[in-house]
Amino acid sequence: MSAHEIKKIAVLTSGGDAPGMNAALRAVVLAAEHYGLQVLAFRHGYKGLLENDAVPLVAQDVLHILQYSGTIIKSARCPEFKTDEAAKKAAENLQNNDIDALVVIGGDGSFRGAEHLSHHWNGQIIGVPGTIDNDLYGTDATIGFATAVSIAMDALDKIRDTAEAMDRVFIVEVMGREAGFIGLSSTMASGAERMILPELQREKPLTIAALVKHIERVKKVRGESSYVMVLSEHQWPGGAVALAEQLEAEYHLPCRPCLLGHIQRGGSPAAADRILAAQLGVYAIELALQGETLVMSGIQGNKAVATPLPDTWQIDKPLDPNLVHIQHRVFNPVKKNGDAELSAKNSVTNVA
Ligand SMILES: Nc1ncnc2c1ncn2[C@@H]1O[C@H](COP(=O)(O)OP(=O)(O)O)[C@@H](O)[C@H]1O
Ligand SMILES: O=P(O)(O)OC[C@H]1O[C@](O)(COP(=O)(O)O)[C@@H](O)[C@@H]1O
Repeated sequence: MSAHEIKKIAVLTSGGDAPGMNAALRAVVLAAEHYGLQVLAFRHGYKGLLENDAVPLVAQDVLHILQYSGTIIKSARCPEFKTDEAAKKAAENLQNNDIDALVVIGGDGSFRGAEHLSHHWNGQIIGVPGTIDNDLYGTDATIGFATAVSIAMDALDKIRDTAEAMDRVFIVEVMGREAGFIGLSSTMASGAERMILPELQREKPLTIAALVKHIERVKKVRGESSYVMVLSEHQWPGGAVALAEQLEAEYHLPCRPCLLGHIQRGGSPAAADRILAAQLGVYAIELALQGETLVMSGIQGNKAVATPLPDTWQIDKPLDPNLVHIQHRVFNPVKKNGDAELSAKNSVTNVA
């Protein structure tokens, strides 16, 4: 389809909100207006698409929203969208509203939903990656990730003050139930001594005995000092609270848990997320104008790249093995034979 054949686009934000979603929405609306397209926003993600809960948006509506997290058109998780009846209803609403292309701002679930919809609607669908988890193949970063890492880093810096003053072990639980990008990046940014991440746990689960041994060895090398651990959610039975209780009760290690939770999705989006949102939102509209469909607008090596939507969740996006190597070997106070080798290891497994 060429540029002049598209007249009206729809947009929605879906799944967990991510800092920078508003900035992405603004970019989509400004780009659409720039290219002479009308915009209809469905509120509350796929729920609004089912209920035809829609509002037209013009540039004036999105002025000065990029500095706020959340999403002015609301987001939701909508389990019923997985049915064929729901997708048919959504297709009907898109048709009745004369929509040529739909822009979905969300994570992998939202993109699966978009693909599901495509079996019942023949308009164009473009994805914009909005999730703090950064777990989508085809883009170096997702919108919201930089902010979440920065919030976790700030919290870890503050925790370090108390941990160091009182020679305590702290466990800081971060988001990312299936992907350790927030955990790895916030560990690197804060100098935490240990990270417990989904990818590492899947490969070689950490035992409490190995963890205690590491804590004791670090204290032996450094003398009385703090030990801060980053734990991705759902990676320990009972989470940070249960692990802290276990360390204190069974091993007499004074230990405190801290759960960051949804704090990681709020506040002011980092500059990196606002800029990424601008690039990806505008590129999404350009892709629609080029006639593309079922692709995600992403950035790879500073270049805008379109990736087929199914690839974004079907192809694994691994943690950077070099960052894992740096944390596990170079920065580990407990040295082992062979740690001084020059090459970064490709494996991303827990160290004892
Ligand atoms: N397999 C699927 N088929 C249809 N819709 C889906 C599918 N998976 C997710 N969705 C829709 O996308 C929404 C957002 O997905 P979710 O996984 O909650 O968040 P995210 O998009 O951030 O990963 C779901 O609530 C549901 O409406
Ligand atoms: O806000 P909810 O519904 O409790 O979901 C929490 C989950 O949402 C996230 O913040 C983002 O995940 P999604 O991108 O899949 O929505 C996860 O890190 C976290 O596990």
